[in-house]
Formats: sequence, C-alpha cells, structure tokens
Amino acid sequence: MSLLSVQDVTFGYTASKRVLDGVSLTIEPGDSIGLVGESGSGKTTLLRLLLGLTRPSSGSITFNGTPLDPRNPRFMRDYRRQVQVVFQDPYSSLDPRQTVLSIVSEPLRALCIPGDHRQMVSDALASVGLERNILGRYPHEFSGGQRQRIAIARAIVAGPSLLLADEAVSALDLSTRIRIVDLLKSLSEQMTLVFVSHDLGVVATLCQKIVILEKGRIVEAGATASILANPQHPYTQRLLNSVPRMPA
Ligand SMILES: Nc1ncnc2c1ncn2[C@@H]1O[C@H](COP(=O)(O)OP(=O)(O)OP(=O)(O)O)[C@@H](O)[C@H]1O
Repeated sequence: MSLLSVQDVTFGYTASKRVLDGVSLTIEPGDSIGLVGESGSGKTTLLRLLLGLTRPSSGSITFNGTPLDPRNPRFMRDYRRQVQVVFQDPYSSLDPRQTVLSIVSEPLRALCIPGDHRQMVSDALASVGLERNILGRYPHEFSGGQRQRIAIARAIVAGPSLLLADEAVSALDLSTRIRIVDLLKSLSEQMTLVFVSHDLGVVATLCQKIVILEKGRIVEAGATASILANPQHPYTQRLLNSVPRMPA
C-alpha cells in the first residue's frame, strides 16, 4: 500500500483561480521524491495539502489508505506524528525566546509522546550532527546551517515516517547547503522524503524520483535519472536548460 496517495486533487485559494489542477501522485515507503517547479507553480500549496493544513477543493488524499480528514482529531494526531516538515528559513522557523531543548521537544509535548524527552532530544541532535550539550542554548547563538539542523532535529524527534522539506536548503550558503543536503540524504535512508525545491541540481543529488509541476499541473514524473537524461516535456527541458553547468 502507498504511504501517501494524492488522487485528482484540485485546489484554489479563490473560486476564480485554480492553483492545483488534477494532481495525482503516490508516495511509497522509502521514496525520496523531489517536487520541482518554478515559483508560483503550486509546490508549497501542495505541501500544505499534504500536511492537512488546507483541504482540497476536490479529489482525495489518503495516508496508509485512510483519507486525510482534519475533522478526525485522533487520525490527525497520529498523522502529525508520522508526517513532519522542515521549512526554508532557519531564522524565522525557530522561536528566539526558547532554548534548543524546548524547541526540539515541542512535537513530543504537543503530541503527548511519553518517555524521557531530554534523552530523545539529545538523540535527535546527535543524529543531525549537533553536540548534545547545546540543550540550554538559544537560536541566536547558532549559524544558519546549525539552526537548520536544529529544525531538522525537531522534525525527526518524534520518529516520523515521512519528512517534508520545503526549500529547506535554499536560504543557506553553498557550502552549508551541501552539508545539509548530505544530512537529508542520510536521513532519507531511514525515512520517506518529499523535498520541495525550484533547484533541479539539488533534487538530482538528493532524490530518486522527481515530480515536475507547472502552473498547478504535473507535467512529468518518474525516476530522476531517466527524466534528467531524457526529459519529455518542454517545461522540464526548459528547467534543465536553466541549470548552470560547470565549464568543461
Ligand atoms: N494564501 C494565499 N492566498 C492566495 N493565493 C495564494 C496564497 N498562497 C499562494 N497563493 C498563490 O498560489 C499560487 C501557487 O503558490 P505556491 O506558493 O504554492 O507556489 P510555489 O511553487 O511554492 O512558489 P514559491 O517557489 O515561490 O514558493 C501562486 O499564484 C500564489 O500567488
């Protein structure tokens, strides 16, 4: 059974404009999927629907075969444990008044997960390459890359099966970006990953599968290697041509 299944989903913020139009995709356990498209193509909107923050105007989304229903609090509580997200901006996504312990343990508290939260936070920090002794420190004491590691630790602390990353490396400088991509790649060996990006180069490094979104429609989807080697849709070809190449 698919982990997540999106069937013929349509969505508009207003009645007059469709932002997503007939979107269907399946996410299998263990997949690493890059969701790629230019600005305004609907990537973040689709992610919001996957998170259950917004409901489709039509079509359905199911998780392990059960429809996503924000009116079903029991299901949504389990869903929030299973599906976590990392956002783009490591500066605005962490509350500056809270310590690292408080920030990273937030999903454990919100989801009433039993156990030694301090230990679980220490383990999550270690698995994103941070020292365990930073629990009492504050976000302003860390670099952008370290903050993004803290945000990733918060996303994985409750042991999700699916990690959604929305432009999670776009705000970082190049060398930090490479290190965070490496981290996400190693995490993708333990959990399913959906990586939203306008950057085909990063997706090519990180994701085995790719979904190309143009103006709210999926124009091409499949194995990253074959799509990049032989893009069928003119939009994919344009995106590929816009990736800067290293001089020979
Ligand atoms: N809250 C909102 N209210 C109305 N329209 C919105 C809202 N959020 C997004 N849109 C519109 O929906 C369309 C898709 O936006 P979305 O943010 O999903 O695209 P995106 O591919 O994630 O773009 P970007 O890469 O710039 O974040 C755009 O036309 C955008 O202007």
